[in-house]
Amino acid sequence: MTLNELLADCRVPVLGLCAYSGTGKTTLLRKLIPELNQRGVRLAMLKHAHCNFEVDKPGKDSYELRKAGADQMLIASSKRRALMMERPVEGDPELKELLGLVDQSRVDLILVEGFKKLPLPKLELHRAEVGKPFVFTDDPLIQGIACDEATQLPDSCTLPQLDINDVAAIADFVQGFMARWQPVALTPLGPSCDDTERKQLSVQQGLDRILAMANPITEQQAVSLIDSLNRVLAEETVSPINVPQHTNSAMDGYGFAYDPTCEQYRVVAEVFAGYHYPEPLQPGEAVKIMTGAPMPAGADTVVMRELAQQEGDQVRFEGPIEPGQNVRQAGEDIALGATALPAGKRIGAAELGLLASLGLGQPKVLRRPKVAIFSTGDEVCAPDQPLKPNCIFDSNRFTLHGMLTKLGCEIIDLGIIEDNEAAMVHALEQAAAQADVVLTSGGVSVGDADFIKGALAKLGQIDFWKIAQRPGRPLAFGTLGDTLFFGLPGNPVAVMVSFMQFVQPTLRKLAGERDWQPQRLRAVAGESLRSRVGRTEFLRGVAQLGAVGQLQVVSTGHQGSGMLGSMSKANCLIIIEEPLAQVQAGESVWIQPFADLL
Ligand SMILES: Nc1nc2c(c(=O)[nH]1)N[C@H]1C(S)=C(S)[C@@H](COP(=O)(O)OP(=O)(O)OC[C@H]3O[C@@H](n4cnc5c(N)ncnc54)[C@H](O)[C@@H]3O)O[C@H]1N2
Ligand code: MOO
Repeated sequence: MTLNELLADCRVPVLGLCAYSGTGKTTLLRKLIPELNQRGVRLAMLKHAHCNFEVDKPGKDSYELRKAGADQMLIASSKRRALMMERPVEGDPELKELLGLVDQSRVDLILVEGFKKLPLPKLELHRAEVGKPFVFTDDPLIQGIACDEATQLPDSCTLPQLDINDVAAIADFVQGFMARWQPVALTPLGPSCDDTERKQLSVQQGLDRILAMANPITEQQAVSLIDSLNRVLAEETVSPINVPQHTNSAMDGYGFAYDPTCEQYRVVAEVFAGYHYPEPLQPGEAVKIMTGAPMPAGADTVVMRELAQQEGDQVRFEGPIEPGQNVRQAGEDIALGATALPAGKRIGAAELGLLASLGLGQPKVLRRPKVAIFSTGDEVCAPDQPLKPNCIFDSNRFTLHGMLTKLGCEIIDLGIIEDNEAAMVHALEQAAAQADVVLTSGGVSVGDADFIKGALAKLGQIDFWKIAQRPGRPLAFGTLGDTLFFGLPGNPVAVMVSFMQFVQPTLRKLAGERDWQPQRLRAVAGESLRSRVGRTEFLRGVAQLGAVGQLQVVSTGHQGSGMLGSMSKANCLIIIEEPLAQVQAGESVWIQPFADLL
């Protein structure tokens, strides 16, 4: 069984703990569980045991009734319940089946102990005195290793290393794992009768189908450094220099060759940043040196000026001196020939500075995706025109403009297209001829959508889907020649939500970004939130740090899909996944911060 098959039904992260006996796994868990609870993480433990384990005692009714032949013994009080089942199997019980028994709506995490050989992400626990081999050397799913001081890890080990006695650090690691975790993508449905008829897709199924059609742009352009902001790097940036170029001083102070027997040094020169002292320093000599100035040959250590006393040309230092202190080695930030940035990286402020620090004034970037947009509907008026009776101002084109600009797209704005088929065909032809992607809003549901549907049928291959989500249930997607087409629903909030879930990842993939997954975080619900089993609910939320340093989220209140005000108040979407009907106050939920787009 593969990892994806094993965890296909899991809606919360599952982390295994693997250790040989004697490592202190239970001792650690007895401290780790309260630590995680205190941070708001509720968890289930799943533990492998020997074949005849008992949780009950002879003489207790439940024990006797089970022994008398009850296939399942469920015992319950106002506080707790226990279900005991007699399930003899050959070998070990099936972990997938056991995971299915856990009530996942009540926990944020499942910790699994003792299924060492199964394909699960795991944290390895190791103590040198136990004298057992490492597991990670043979198990690529180990995510980190918590060990004691006496453990010697091989140099080749690149896993995060934790102190097995540092419970807080292990809890941080577990929370980091939870934050990165994504549910296993459901396999796209085959053309079952039921599906083709209803065309109801899960969010993930819709996204998988769309992404499968998006081919990254490969055309490259050289642009000036300043114009490369928010563009995507076409090729790996290999550093043409060492950064810093020379070994230099990190302090204003005195540079010299460290000698524990030397009590004072003779100052032979003063070195400013941008200059250098050409002679090798002799034993007992020092230079007065400024931050950033190159260290003279022979000098390896700097003492800051505040700890030095110079009289005439003699200098003495106060306090202990570490050999090599306050010196930045040539290439310690980025070495000559090292990869400074990977291809497919979006250039932000830090990358702009990094490219500048390498002297790369004309980075090669990928062409920006061209996106044509227009709004449809006779009721839709441009905001700079007087509002006609029974009409609304066109807001969708402007929210799309905003989000596309943030994503670094070139926008072709075709305005508002009137509701007739000829106008629609013309607009779509014009859009598809110029753009990589065409976005429209409105006209994809069952009502007055005939014009755009007819026009699309004439020009391309478009499918009208229902996505099991709210808002944004109707979605049209397909191709107009080589151009991708998205028909977003007309309701203003639905436009934004559908854009975030489907258009944003597609455009980031098209733009050549390698890392285009939207950021998702776990937050504690500050109130109970309702949804419906079978659809993903995207509520507008306000997330902020709670009193105990935890992310907390509440909804913005009324959630009508025409209420743009709710988007403006929000700083994230709260995601209530398909299997859940509600989230109680105090439970944790996924949120998708708006940071990238709004
Ligand atoms: N019988 C059904 N009716 C509806 C269904 C359904 O499944 N069966 N789905 C509902 C959902 S959910 C949505 S969302 C909407 C989507 O409808 P359309 O994509 O066809 O959009 P329109 O009907 O053209 O407009 C809906 C709404 O949005 C306003 N709108 C349209 N364009 C703009 C714009 N550019 N700027 C601002 N607002 C715009 C329009 O005036 C309507 O109020 O269908 C439901 N109905
Ligand atoms: O789900 Mo519609 O997308 O209600 O607005």
